[in-house]
Amino acid sequence: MDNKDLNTNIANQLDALAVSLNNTAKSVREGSLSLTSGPESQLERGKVIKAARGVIDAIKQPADEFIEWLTVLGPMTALRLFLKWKVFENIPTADNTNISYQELADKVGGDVQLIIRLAWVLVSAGLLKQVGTDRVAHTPKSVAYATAAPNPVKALACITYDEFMPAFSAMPKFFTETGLKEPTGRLNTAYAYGQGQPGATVWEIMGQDKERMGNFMMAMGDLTQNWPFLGTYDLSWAVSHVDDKDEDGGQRALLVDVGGSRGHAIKAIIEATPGLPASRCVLEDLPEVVDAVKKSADPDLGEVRLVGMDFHAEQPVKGALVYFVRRCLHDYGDDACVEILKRLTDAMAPDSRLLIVEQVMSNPPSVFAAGTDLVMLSIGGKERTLDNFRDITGRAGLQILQVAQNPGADGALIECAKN
Ligand SMILES: C[S@@+](CC[C@H](N)C(=O)[O-])C[C@H]1O[C@@H](n2cnc3c(N)ncnc32)[C@H](O)[C@@H]1O
Repeated sequence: MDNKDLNTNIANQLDALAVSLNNTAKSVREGSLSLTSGPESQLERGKVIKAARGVIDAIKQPADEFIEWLTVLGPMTALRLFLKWKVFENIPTADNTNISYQELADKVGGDVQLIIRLAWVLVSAGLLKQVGTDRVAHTPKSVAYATAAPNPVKALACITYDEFMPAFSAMPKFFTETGLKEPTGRLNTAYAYGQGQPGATVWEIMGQDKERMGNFMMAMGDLTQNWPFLGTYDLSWAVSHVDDKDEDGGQRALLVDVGGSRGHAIKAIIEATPGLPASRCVLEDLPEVVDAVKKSADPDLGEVRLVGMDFHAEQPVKGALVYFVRRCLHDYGDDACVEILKRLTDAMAPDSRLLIVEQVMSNPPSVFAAGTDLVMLSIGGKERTLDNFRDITGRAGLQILQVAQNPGADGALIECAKN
Protein backbone atom coordinates (compact mmCIF):
# COMPACT_ATOMS: atom_id res chain seq x y z
CA MET A 1 0.00 0.00 0.00
CA ASP A 2 1.33 3.47 -0.83
CA ASN A 3 1.02 6.39 1.58
CA LYS A 4 -2.24 7.66 0.06
CA ASP A 5 -3.89 4.22 0.39
CA LEU A 6 -2.60 3.88 3.97
CA ASN A 7 -4.11 7.23 4.90
CA THR A 8 -7.44 6.42 3.20
CA ASN A 9 -7.52 3.12 5.07
CA ILE A 10 -6.92 4.90 8.41
CA ALA A 11 -9.60 7.51 7.59
CA ASN A 12 -12.13 4.73 6.79
CA GLN A 13 -11.38 2.98 10.09
CA LEU A 14 -11.79 6.28 11.96
CA ASP A 15 -15.16 6.90 10.25
CA ALA A 16 -16.42 3.46 11.31
CA LEU A 17 -15.22 3.94 14.89
CA ALA A 18 -16.78 7.41 15.08
CA VAL A 19 -20.16 5.95 14.05
CA SER A 20 -19.91 3.26 16.73
CA LEU A 21 -18.89 5.78 19.45
CA ASN A 22 -21.65 8.20 18.38
CA ASN A 23 -24.24 5.42 18.67
CA THR A 24 -23.01 4.60 22.18
CA ALA A 25 -23.11 8.28 23.21
CA LYS A 26 -26.69 8.50 21.89
CA SER A 27 -27.80 5.44 23.90
CA VAL A 28 -26.15 6.82 27.06
CA ARG A 29 -27.86 10.19 26.58
CA GLU A 30 -31.24 8.53 25.95
CA GLY A 31 -30.79 6.49 29.12
CA SER A 32 -30.98 3.06 27.42
CA LEU A 33 -27.33 2.40 28.35
CA SER A 34 -25.36 3.06 31.53
CA LEU A 35 -21.58 3.14 31.60
CA THR A 36 -21.39 3.74 35.35
CA SER A 37 -23.72 1.36 37.14
CA GLY A 38 -25.69 -1.83 36.74
CA PRO A 39 -24.68 -5.40 35.89
CA GLU A 40 -24.03 -4.68 32.19
CA SER A 41 -21.94 -1.53 32.71
CA GLN A 42 -18.56 -3.30 32.90
CA LEU A 43 -19.30 -5.05 29.61
CA GLU A 44 -20.51 -1.82 27.96
CA ARG A 45 -17.49 0.12 29.24
CA GLY A 46 -15.30 -2.63 27.84
CA LYS A 47 -16.90 -2.13 24.39
CA VAL A 48 -16.28 1.64 24.47
CA ILE A 49 -12.71 1.15 25.68
CA LYS A 50 -12.18 -1.31 22.82
CA ALA A 51 -13.60 1.16 20.29
CA ALA A 52 -11.51 4.01 21.71
CA ARG A 53 -8.43 1.81 21.61
CA GLY A 54 -9.38 1.08 17.99
CA VAL A 55 -8.93 4.79 17.23
CA ILE A 56 -5.45 4.70 18.75
CA ASP A 57 -4.56 1.45 16.97
CA ALA A 58 -5.76 2.81 13.63
CA ILE A 59 -3.35 5.76 13.73
CA LYS A 60 -0.45 4.42 15.78
CA GLN A 61 2.94 3.86 14.16
CA PRO A 62 5.47 1.40 15.70
CA ALA A 63 7.46 4.11 17.55
CA ASP A 64 4.25 5.40 19.18
CA GLU A 65 4.01 2.13 21.11
CA PHE A 66 6.76 3.25 23.45
CA ILE A 67 4.90 6.47 24.26
CA GLU A 68 1.83 4.42 25.16
CA TRP A 69 3.86 2.21 27.50
CA LEU A 70 5.13 5.32 29.25
CA THR A 71 1.60 6.61 29.62
CA VAL A 72 0.69 3.36 31.36
CA LEU A 73 3.78 2.66 33.46
CA GLY A 74 4.29 6.24 34.66
CA PRO A 75 0.77 6.79 36.05
CA MET A 76 0.73 3.27 37.50
CA THR A 77 3.89 4.05 39.47
CA ALA A 78 2.79 7.52 40.62
CA LEU A 79 -0.63 6.11 41.59
CA ARG A 80 0.91 3.36 43.69
CA LEU A 81 3.19 5.81 45.50
CA PHE A 82 0.33 8.25 46.16
CA LEU A 83 -1.78 5.40 47.56
CA LYS A 84 1.05 4.32 49.82
CA TRP A 85 1.65 7.87 51.05
CA LYS A 86 -2.12 8.60 51.43
CA VAL A 87 -1.83 11.58 49.08
CA PHE A 88 -5.31 11.05 47.55
CA GLU A 89 -6.84 11.02 51.02
CA ASN A 90 -5.33 14.44 51.71
CA ILE A 91 -6.78 16.14 48.62
CA PRO A 92 -10.24 17.53 49.52
CA THR A 93 -13.11 15.65 47.86
CA ALA A 94 -15.94 18.21 48.09
CA ASP A 95 -17.01 19.76 44.74
CA ASN A 96 -14.85 22.69 43.53
CA THR A 97 -12.24 22.28 46.26
CA ASN A 98 -8.49 21.93 45.79
CA ILE A 99 -5.23 22.11 47.72
CA SER A 100 -1.86 23.70 47.09
CA TYR A 101 1.00 21.34 46.32
CA GLN A 102 2.90 22.81 49.27
CA GLU A 103 0.07 22.13 51.73
CA LEU A 104 -0.36 18.62 50.31
CA ALA A 105 3.37 17.91 50.64
CA ASP A 106 3.30 19.16 54.24
CA LYS A 107 0.33 16.94 55.07
CA VAL A 108 1.98 13.75 53.80
CA GLY A 109 5.45 14.71 55.05
CA GLY A 110 7.05 14.87 51.58
CA ASP A 111 9.30 17.16 49.59
CA VAL A 112 7.06 19.48 47.53
CA GLN A 113 9.11 18.98 44.34
CA LEU A 114 8.68 15.21 44.60
CA ILE A 115 4.92 15.54 45.14
CA ILE A 116 4.58 17.98 42.21
CA ARG A 117 6.51 15.75 39.78
CA LEU A 118 4.49 12.67 40.64
CA ALA A 119 1.23 14.66 40.63
CA TRP A 120 2.11 15.95 37.14
CA VAL A 121 2.31 12.35 35.91
CA LEU A 122 -1.27 11.86 37.13
CA VAL A 123 -2.45 15.30 35.94
CA SER A 124 -1.08 14.61 32.45
CA ALA A 125 -2.86 11.24 32.46
CA GLY A 126 -6.15 12.93 33.44
CA LEU A 127 -6.41 11.26 36.83
CA LEU A 128 -5.89 14.46 38.86
CA LYS A 129 -6.64 18.04 37.81
CA GLN A 130 -4.24 20.94 38.30
CA VAL A 131 -5.80 24.28 39.28
CA GLY A 132 -3.71 27.28 38.22
CA THR A 133 -0.02 26.51 38.52
CA ASP A 134 0.33 25.39 42.14
CA ARG A 135 -2.88 23.66 43.23
CA VAL A 136 -4.37 20.24 42.58
CA ALA A 137 -7.88 18.76 42.73
CA HIS A 138 -9.57 15.39 42.39
CA THR A 139 -11.30 14.27 39.20
CA PRO A 140 -14.25 11.83 39.22
CA LYS A 141 -11.67 9.11 38.43
CA SER A 142 -9.39 9.80 41.40
CA VAL A 143 -12.06 10.08 44.12
CA ALA A 144 -12.22 6.28 44.42
CA TYR A 145 -8.61 6.37 45.69
CA ALA A 146 -9.39 8.95 48.38
CA THR A 147 -11.08 6.67 50.90
CA ALA A 148 -9.11 5.56 53.95
CA ALA A 149 -10.92 2.21 53.91
CA PRO A 150 -9.80 -0.40 51.38
CA ASN A 151 -11.95 -0.74 48.25
CA PRO A 152 -11.71 -2.92 45.10
CA VAL A 153 -10.39 -0.13 42.85
CA LYS A 154 -7.54 0.68 45.27
CA ALA A 155 -6.87 -3.01 45.77
CA LEU A 156 -6.64 -3.62 42.00
CA ALA A 157 -4.19 -0.74 41.59
CA CYS A 158 -2.04 -2.13 44.41
CA ILE A 159 -1.95 -5.72 43.21
CA THR A 160 -1.24 -4.69 39.62
CA TYR A 161 1.85 -2.82 40.82
CA ASP A 162 2.96 -4.96 43.79
CA GLU A 163 2.31 -8.41 42.35
CA PHE A 164 2.34 -8.24 38.55
CA MET A 165 4.97 -5.59 37.79
CA PRO A 166 7.87 -7.33 39.59
CA ALA A 167 6.90 -10.61 37.89
CA PHE A 168 6.81 -9.03 34.42
CA SER A 169 10.09 -7.21 34.85
CA ALA A 170 11.72 -10.41 36.16
CA MET A 171 10.77 -12.33 33.01
CA PRO A 172 13.79 -11.51 30.78
CA LYS A 173 16.22 -12.82 33.44
CA PHE A 174 13.87 -15.63 34.44
CA PHE A 175 13.65 -17.05 30.90
CA THR A 176 17.40 -16.65 30.42
CA GLU A 177 17.79 -19.04 33.36
CA THR A 178 14.93 -21.46 32.63
CA GLY A 179 15.12 -21.47 28.85
CA LEU A 180 12.26 -20.53 26.55
CA LYS A 181 9.80 -23.04 28.04
CA GLU A 182 6.14 -22.61 29.04
CA PRO A 183 6.21 -22.40 32.87
CA THR A 184 3.89 -25.02 34.37
CA GLY A 185 5.06 -25.61 37.95
CA ARG A 186 4.03 -23.94 41.19
CA LEU A 187 7.64 -23.37 42.26
CA ASN A 188 10.43 -21.43 40.56
CA THR A 189 7.96 -19.11 38.84
CA ALA A 190 8.67 -15.66 37.39
CA TYR A 191 6.43 -14.27 40.15
CA ALA A 192 8.48 -15.91 42.91
CA TYR A 193 11.68 -14.96 41.09
CA GLY A 194 10.56 -11.31 40.98
CA GLN A 195 9.86 -11.46 44.71
CA GLY A 196 13.31 -12.95 45.39
CA GLN A 197 11.84 -16.23 46.73
CA PRO A 198 12.11 -18.76 43.88
CA GLY A 199 11.39 -21.75 46.17
CA ALA A 200 8.03 -20.44 47.40
CA THR A 201 4.51 -20.60 45.90
CA VAL A 202 2.54 -17.46 45.17
CA TRP A 203 0.27 -18.15 48.18
CA GLU A 204 3.23 -18.65 50.53
CA ILE A 205 4.69 -15.34 49.40
CA MET A 206 1.45 -13.39 49.60
CA GLY A 207 0.58 -15.01 52.92
CA GLN A 208 3.65 -13.34 54.47
CA ASP A 209 2.03 -9.92 54.21
CA LYS A 210 -1.47 -9.38 55.56
CA GLU A 211 -2.01 -6.13 53.66
CA ARG A 212 -1.01 -7.64 50.32
CA MET A 213 -3.17 -10.70 50.90
CA GLY A 214 -6.06 -8.39 51.90
CA ASN A 215 -5.62 -6.35 48.71
CA PHE A 216 -5.54 -9.50 46.63
CA MET A 217 -8.72 -10.88 48.18
CA MET A 218 -10.51 -7.56 47.79
CA ALA A 219 -9.43 -7.10 44.16
CA MET A 220 -10.62 -10.62 43.40
CA GLY A 221 -14.09 -9.73 44.72
CA ASP A 222 -14.53 -7.51 41.66
CA LEU A 223 -14.37 -8.31 37.91
CA THR A 224 -17.56 -10.38 37.81
CA GLN A 225 -17.94 -9.85 34.06
CA ASN A 226 -14.83 -11.90 33.43
CA TRP A 227 -15.46 -14.34 36.26
CA PRO A 228 -19.22 -14.45 36.89
CA PHE A 229 -20.63 -16.08 40.02
CA LEU A 230 -23.27 -17.99 38.09
CA GLY A 231 -23.73 -15.66 35.10
CA THR A 232 -26.43 -17.05 32.83
CA TYR A 233 -26.35 -20.49 34.51
CA ASP A 234 -29.55 -21.31 36.44
CA LEU A 235 -28.84 -23.27 39.64
CA SER A 236 -32.48 -23.40 40.75
CA TRP A 237 -32.58 -27.15 39.87
CA ALA A 238 -30.46 -27.77 42.97
CA VAL A 239 -33.27 -26.61 45.27
CA SER A 240 -35.34 -29.73 44.47
CA HIS A 241 -32.58 -31.75 46.21
CA VAL A 242 -33.09 -30.25 49.69
CA ASP A 243 -34.33 -33.60 50.99
CA ASP A 244 -31.26 -35.50 49.71
CA LYS A 245 -29.27 -37.43 52.34
CA ASP A 246 -25.53 -38.06 52.33
CA GLU A 247 -24.05 -41.57 52.54
CA ASP A 248 -24.24 -41.49 56.38
CA GLY A 249 -27.92 -40.51 56.35
CA GLY A 250 -27.15 -36.86 57.22
CA GLN A 251 -28.16 -33.90 55.09
CA ARG A 252 -26.33 -33.87 51.76
CA ALA A 253 -24.15 -30.83 51.06
CA LEU A 254 -25.80 -29.06 48.13
CA LEU A 255 -23.04 -26.61 47.23
CA VAL A 256 -19.32 -26.71 48.01
CA ASP A 257 -17.27 -23.65 46.98
CA VAL A 258 -13.75 -25.05 46.65
CA GLY A 259 -11.07 -22.36 47.15
CA GLY A 260 -13.88 -19.91 47.90
CA SER A 261 -11.77 -17.28 49.68
CA ARG A 262 -13.90 -14.83 51.74
CA GLY A 263 -17.15 -16.41 50.58
CA HIS A 264 -18.19 -13.63 48.18
CA ALA A 265 -19.24 -16.15 45.52
CA ILE A 266 -21.14 -18.43 47.88
CA LYS A 267 -23.03 -15.43 49.30
CA ALA A 268 -23.94 -14.21 45.80
CA ILE A 269 -25.06 -17.71 44.75
CA ILE A 270 -27.24 -18.18 47.84
CA GLU A 271 -28.82 -14.79 47.16
CA ALA A 272 -29.39 -15.61 43.48
CA THR A 273 -30.91 -19.04 44.26
CA PRO A 274 -34.04 -18.68 46.41
CA GLY A 275 -34.69 -21.84 48.44
CA LEU A 276 -31.02 -22.90 48.59
CA PRO A 277 -30.38 -23.12 52.36
CA ALA A 278 -27.09 -21.56 53.52
CA SER A 279 -26.81 -24.40 56.06
CA ARG A 280 -26.37 -26.87 53.15
CA CYS A 281 -23.54 -24.86 51.61
CA VAL A 282 -19.85 -25.33 52.38
CA LEU A 283 -17.05 -22.79 51.98
CA GLU A 284 -13.64 -24.43 51.56
CA ASP A 285 -10.22 -22.84 51.43
CA LEU A 286 -6.76 -23.22 52.95
CA PRO A 287 -6.97 -23.50 56.77
CA GLU A 288 -5.40 -20.06 57.32
CA VAL A 289 -7.91 -18.42 54.96
CA VAL A 290 -10.83 -20.22 56.64
CA ASP A 291 -9.53 -19.13 60.05
CA ALA A 292 -9.53 -15.51 58.84
CA VAL A 293 -13.10 -15.92 57.55
CA LYS A 294 -14.16 -17.40 60.91
CA LYS A 295 -12.56 -14.46 62.75
CA SER A 296 -14.37 -11.95 60.52
CA ALA A 297 -17.71 -13.45 61.78
CA ASP A 298 -19.50 -12.34 58.58
CA PRO A 299 -23.23 -12.58 59.45
CA ASP A 300 -24.07 -13.57 55.84
CA LEU A 301 -21.92 -16.68 56.28
CA GLY A 302 -23.40 -17.49 59.70
CA GLU A 303 -24.98 -20.79 58.61
CA VAL A 304 -22.47 -21.74 55.92
CA ARG A 305 -20.11 -24.59 56.92
CA LEU A 306 -16.49 -23.44 56.85
CA VAL A 307 -13.93 -26.14 56.06
CA GLY A 308 -10.15 -25.73 55.93
CA MET A 309 -8.64 -28.05 53.32
CA ASP A 310 -6.08 -28.48 50.56
CA PHE A 311 -7.51 -29.00 47.09
CA HIS A 312 -4.41 -30.96 46.07
CA ALA A 313 -5.36 -33.58 48.69
CA GLU A 314 -8.48 -35.70 49.29
CA GLN A 315 -11.74 -33.70 49.10
CA PRO A 316 -13.22 -33.70 52.64
CA VAL A 317 -16.88 -33.29 51.58
CA LYS A 318 -18.00 -36.39 49.69
CA GLY A 319 -20.95 -36.76 47.33
CA ALA A 320 -22.07 -33.11 47.37
CA LEU A 321 -24.64 -32.15 44.76
CA VAL A 322 -22.58 -29.30 43.32
CA TYR A 323 -18.88 -28.52 43.58
CA PHE A 324 -18.04 -25.00 42.49
CA VAL A 325 -14.51 -23.93 41.58
CA ARG A 326 -14.09 -20.34 40.54
CA ARG A 327 -10.90 -18.68 39.40
CA CYS A 328 -8.64 -21.36 40.91
CA LEU A 329 -7.72 -23.58 37.95
CA HIS A 330 -6.14 -20.72 35.98
CA ASP A 331 -3.51 -20.53 38.75
CA TYR A 332 -2.12 -23.92 37.65
CA GLY A 333 -0.59 -25.68 34.69
CA ASP A 334 -2.48 -28.51 32.97
CA ASP A 335 -1.07 -31.44 34.98
CA ALA A 336 -1.72 -29.72 38.33
CA CYS A 337 -5.28 -28.91 37.22
CA VAL A 338 -5.90 -32.53 36.29
CA GLU A 339 -4.68 -33.54 39.76
CA ILE A 340 -7.06 -31.01 41.45
CA LEU A 341 -9.97 -32.07 39.24
CA LYS A 342 -9.33 -35.77 39.93
CA ARG A 343 -9.69 -35.08 43.68
CA LEU A 344 -13.13 -33.67 42.90
CA THR A 345 -14.08 -36.47 40.51
CA ASP A 346 -13.19 -38.97 43.28
CA ALA A 347 -15.54 -37.18 45.72
CA MET A 348 -18.43 -36.74 43.25
CA ALA A 349 -21.54 -38.95 43.19
CA PRO A 350 -22.90 -40.01 39.79
CA ASP A 351 -25.43 -37.14 39.88
CA SER A 352 -22.98 -34.53 41.26
CA ARG A 353 -22.13 -31.59 39.07
CA LEU A 354 -18.89 -29.65 38.95
CA LEU A 355 -19.20 -25.99 37.99
CA ILE A 356 -15.96 -24.38 36.81
CA VAL A 357 -15.94 -20.59 36.48
CA GLU A 358 -13.07 -19.24 34.42
CA GLN A 359 -12.44 -17.18 31.35
CA VAL A 360 -12.89 -19.31 28.25
CA MET A 361 -10.56 -17.59 25.84
CA SER A 362 -11.32 -17.08 22.20
CA ASN A 363 -8.54 -17.73 19.71
CA PRO A 364 -6.94 -15.18 19.43
CA PRO A 365 -8.02 -13.91 22.86
CA SER A 366 -9.31 -10.52 23.96
CA VAL A 367 -6.77 -8.04 25.31
CA PHE A 368 -8.00 -8.66 28.88
CA ALA A 369 -7.78 -12.45 28.66
CA ALA A 370 -4.34 -12.27 27.02
CA GLY A 371 -3.22 -9.88 29.78
CA THR A 372 -4.48 -12.08 32.60
CA ASP A 373 -2.93 -15.07 30.84
CA LEU A 374 0.45 -13.34 31.08
CA VAL A 375 -0.16 -12.82 34.82
CA MET A 376 -1.01 -16.52 35.11
CA LEU A 377 2.07 -17.46 33.08
CA SER A 378 4.12 -15.65 35.74
CA ILE A 379 2.82 -18.05 38.42
CA GLY A 380 2.90 -21.22 36.31
CA GLY A 381 -0.83 -21.09 35.49
CA LYS A 382 -2.79 -20.24 32.34
CA GLU A 383 -6.08 -18.97 30.95
CA ARG A 384 -7.64 -21.61 28.71
CA THR A 385 -9.62 -22.05 25.51
CA LEU A 386 -12.56 -24.46 25.45
CA ASP A 387 -10.31 -27.07 23.83
CA ASN A 388 -7.88 -26.71 26.77
CA PHE A 389 -10.78 -27.23 29.21
CA ARG A 390 -11.99 -30.29 27.26
CA ASP A 391 -8.50 -31.72 27.56
CA ILE A 392 -8.01 -31.23 31.34
CA THR A 393 -11.56 -32.25 32.33
CA GLY A 394 -11.38 -35.32 30.07
CA ARG A 395 -8.08 -36.39 31.62
CA ALA A 396 -9.70 -36.08 35.08
CA GLY A 397 -12.63 -38.37 34.19
CA LEU A 398 -15.16 -35.60 33.58
CA GLN A 399 -17.32 -34.60 30.63
CA ILE A 400 -18.47 -31.07 29.83
CA LEU A 401 -22.29 -30.87 29.74
CA GLN A 402 -22.70 -27.19 28.92
CA VAL A 403 -20.85 -23.88 28.77
CA ALA A 404 -22.76 -20.80 29.99
CA GLN A 405 -20.74 -17.98 28.42
CA ASN A 406 -21.22 -14.41 29.69
CA PRO A 407 -22.60 -12.49 26.69
CA GLY A 408 -19.87 -10.43 25.07
CA ALA A 409 -17.18 -11.40 27.60
CA ASP A 410 -14.73 -14.23 28.13
CA GLY A 411 -16.17 -15.21 31.53
CA ALA A 412 -18.01 -18.54 31.51
CA LEU A 413 -19.37 -21.30 33.70
CA ILE A 414 -18.57 -24.82 32.56
CA GLU A 415 -20.86 -27.55 33.90
CA CYS A 416 -19.28 -31.01 34.18
CA ALA A 417 -20.39 -34.46 35.28
CA LYS A 418 -18.44 -37.62 36.01
CA ASN A 419 -17.93 -39.92 33.02
C1 LIG B 1 -7.64 -16.71 42.82
S1 LIG B 1 -8.35 -17.08 44.35
C2 LIG B 1 -10.02 -17.40 43.91
C3 LIG B 1 -10.95 -17.17 45.05
C4 LIG B 1 -12.43 -17.29 44.76
N1 LIG B 1 -12.78 -18.64 44.33
C5 LIG B 1 -12.86 -16.28 43.73
O1 LIG B 1 -13.43 -16.65 42.73
O2 LIG B 1 -12.64 -15.09 43.96
C6 LIG B 1 -7.73 -18.72 44.67
C7 LIG B 1 -8.18 -19.24 46.00
O3 LIG B 1 -7.67 -20.56 46.15
C8 LIG B 1 -7.22 -20.70 47.48
N2 LIG B 1 -6.23 -21.77 47.50
C9 LIG B 1 -4.95 -21.73 47.05
N3 LIG B 1 -4.36 -22.92 47.21
C10 LIG B 1 -5.28 -23.73 47.80
C11 LIG B 1 -5.25 -25.08 48.21
N4 LIG B 1 -4.15 -25.82 48.05
N5 LIG B 1 -6.36 -25.59 48.75
C12 LIG B 1 -7.48 -24.83 48.90
N6 LIG B 1 -7.57 -23.54 48.52
C13 LIG B 1 -6.48 -22.99 47.98
C14 LIG B 1 -6.66 -19.35 47.83
O4 LIG B 1 -6.55 -19.17 49.23
C15 LIG B 1 -7.68 -18.42 47.18
O5 LIG B 1 -8.73 -18.14 48.04
